[in-house]
Amino acid sequence: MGREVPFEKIRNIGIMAHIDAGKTTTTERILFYSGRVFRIGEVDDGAATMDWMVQEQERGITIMSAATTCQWRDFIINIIDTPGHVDFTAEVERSLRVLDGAVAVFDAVAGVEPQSETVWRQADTYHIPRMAYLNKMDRVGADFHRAVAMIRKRLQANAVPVQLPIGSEDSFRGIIDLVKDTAIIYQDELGMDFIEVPVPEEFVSEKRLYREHLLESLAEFDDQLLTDYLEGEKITDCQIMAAIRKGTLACRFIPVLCGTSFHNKGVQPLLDAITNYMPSPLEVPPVEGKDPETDDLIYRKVDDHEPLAALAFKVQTDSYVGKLVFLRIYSGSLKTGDIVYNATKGKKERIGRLLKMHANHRQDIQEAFAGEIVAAVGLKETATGDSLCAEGHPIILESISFPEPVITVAIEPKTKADQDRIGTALHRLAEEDPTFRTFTNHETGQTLIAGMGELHLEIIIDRLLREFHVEANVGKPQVAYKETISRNARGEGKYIKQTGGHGQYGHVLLEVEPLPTGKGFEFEDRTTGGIIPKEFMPAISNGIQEAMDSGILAGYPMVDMRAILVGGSYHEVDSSELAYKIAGALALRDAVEKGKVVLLEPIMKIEITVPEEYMGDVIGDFGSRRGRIETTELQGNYQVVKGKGPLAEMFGYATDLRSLTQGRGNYVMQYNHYERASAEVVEQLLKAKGYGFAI
Ligand SMILES: Nc1nc2c(ncn2[C@@H]2O[C@H](COP(=O)(O)OP(=O)(O)OP(=O)(O)O)[C@@H](O)[C@H]2O)c(=O)[nH]1
Repeated sequence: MGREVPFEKIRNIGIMAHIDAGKTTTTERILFYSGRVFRIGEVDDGAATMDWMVQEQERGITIMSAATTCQWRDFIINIIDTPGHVDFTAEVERSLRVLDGAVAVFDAVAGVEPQSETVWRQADTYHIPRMAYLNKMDRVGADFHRAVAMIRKRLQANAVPVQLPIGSEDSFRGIIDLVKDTAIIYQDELGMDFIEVPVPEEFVSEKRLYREHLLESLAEFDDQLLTDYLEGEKITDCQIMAAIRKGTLACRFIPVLCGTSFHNKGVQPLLDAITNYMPSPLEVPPVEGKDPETDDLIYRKVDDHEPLAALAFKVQTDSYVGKLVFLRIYSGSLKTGDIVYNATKGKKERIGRLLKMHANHRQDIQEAFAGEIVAAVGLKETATGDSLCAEGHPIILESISFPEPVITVAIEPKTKADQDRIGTALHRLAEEDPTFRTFTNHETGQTLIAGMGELHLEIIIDRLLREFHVEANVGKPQVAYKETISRNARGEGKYIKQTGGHGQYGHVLLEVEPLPTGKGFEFEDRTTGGIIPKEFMPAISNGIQEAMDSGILAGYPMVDMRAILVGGSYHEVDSSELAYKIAGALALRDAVEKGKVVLLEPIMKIEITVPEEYMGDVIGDFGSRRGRIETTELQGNYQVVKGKGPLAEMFGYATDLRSLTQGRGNYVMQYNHYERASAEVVEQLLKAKGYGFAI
């Protein structure tokens, strides 16, 4: 069996927005109109089809992205719903990595909100063609033109209306199509019944103005259209559509549409626009990767006959089928039963089943082709970000980069049965979510979990209970500090026991060197003449890493350091892996204590929206939290304050901001970078931990 859907008829799109802008409702409606579900699920009733996890339904927010496939006219649209809360930006990031185009949903009242800005910038990085959908046109205060102006200003995007609303708030009843120069008026509440009519008389002059504006904007990058426009020739719908498509694909033009998903208006034209203006897999640049052996750059064309290249972009545990790996196939094809090569791990894997995912059901398929998004069952070793390819044609696609978790909590299983289950449960959750980590504090023996924010960890704990039936006592959230060194130093480690019988002998001389932020750990052997046999190198490296994990200064993991083996000695009979492992750890401690250990703390990017009258108090309070203000901007009656501040000072900020502003202030916060903590901060922290001394 060959490909059923030609490339030109496939769209892989993401739906991105600020929390509550209406992504889920819009996706629901898309599924409804494309005939996939036969009942409209309301987010508020907890019945939304895309939000299938219990937590999502209860909270009415989307946590995990769910890939779903639907059909509109003769097009196949693969949609990935992405969450809006900043704690889940990793989900957005991974979606953007595999999608060809995105619909940015905005609330027509609020316009551009902080999270839409963050996601927009992420999409800029990936050069994702976008269109904007101004939802909630029915809400009191909805203002189409103000929202367009905000997109243009705050996102510096060439956003141009291709539609105009007919009425707004509760009189919103239809849409003017500036391309076709017609209007549609909705006739029923379900939005199934609408009529296409000439633009109503009272909107003709507004339409004329915005149609001119549209043509002028398009003429900037379409020469033929420019000539025809200047010469007063008639410009056809097809010509306009082609120009919009061209500009959108080149990321030079953002078509703006509008509607109210909740009241079922505007969604069918949105679907048409997705098929008309979003790219097909053929229209995105060939995927780039590296040959794992030579490191040479390789490109793969979107072609079923090329060797397979696919990226695993999400791992999900499913109670029925087990581990599901979501794949974007860039080139070649894939059949059930195929053996594929995981080039990232250097391992062969077998595809057990292939599934097309719909929001609430799945369909077994035998074969999948280039340009498609599918889920595979049976891949045991594959993790998020891994490349799968044809054996003999290895390629490592650029992986997805995820931020480091910044917040930890200690958890303690309540009973012996919980204790037994917790390990597997945490392992599964970490496998699904690359921004979630779990580890044991070697000093206290406590299990710690780490994530991107308080909400993120709350959800994890909730899932532990519901999906894995593990009950745990949960400690207070703590900042995930890290340790590193600030200068080179040397150290020695000896583990020698030679009292009768078979002894132990490990002796290591080490030099440690700081590495740039984010580089993690590197180990290098610079000894010559075989003074320590090569077979002991992994043991030495492991010993060093274990010591780094426990930290030196205050028990936080050490990062960004190179350990260089510069000397040592070996004993024919007594040397063992264990002895070198211990010697490695001792040498590391010795070196690091001589070098200067510094503490790194996570710094967050913060955006606070506050009514003018509370501005002074909020700024004062932010300063006392070691916050640094970068910009302030007046928007209506509100000031938008942007800045950076340490996570350590931001716990409980939601409550404090509420009381400072009588509930009217709002903020979003997101991890930005790790930074060296000042001596005062270190001193306070050590005191709090009971060390009682300063460095
Ligand atoms: N008035 C009005 N309300 C809407 C509209 N679309 C969505 N809503 C409501 O807005 C709220 C948020 O909608 P969602 O679809 O959950 O928004 P979301 O962007 O998916 O939110 P997250 O999943 O939390 O990121 C819900 O209460 C919806 O009923 C609309 O067109 N008009």
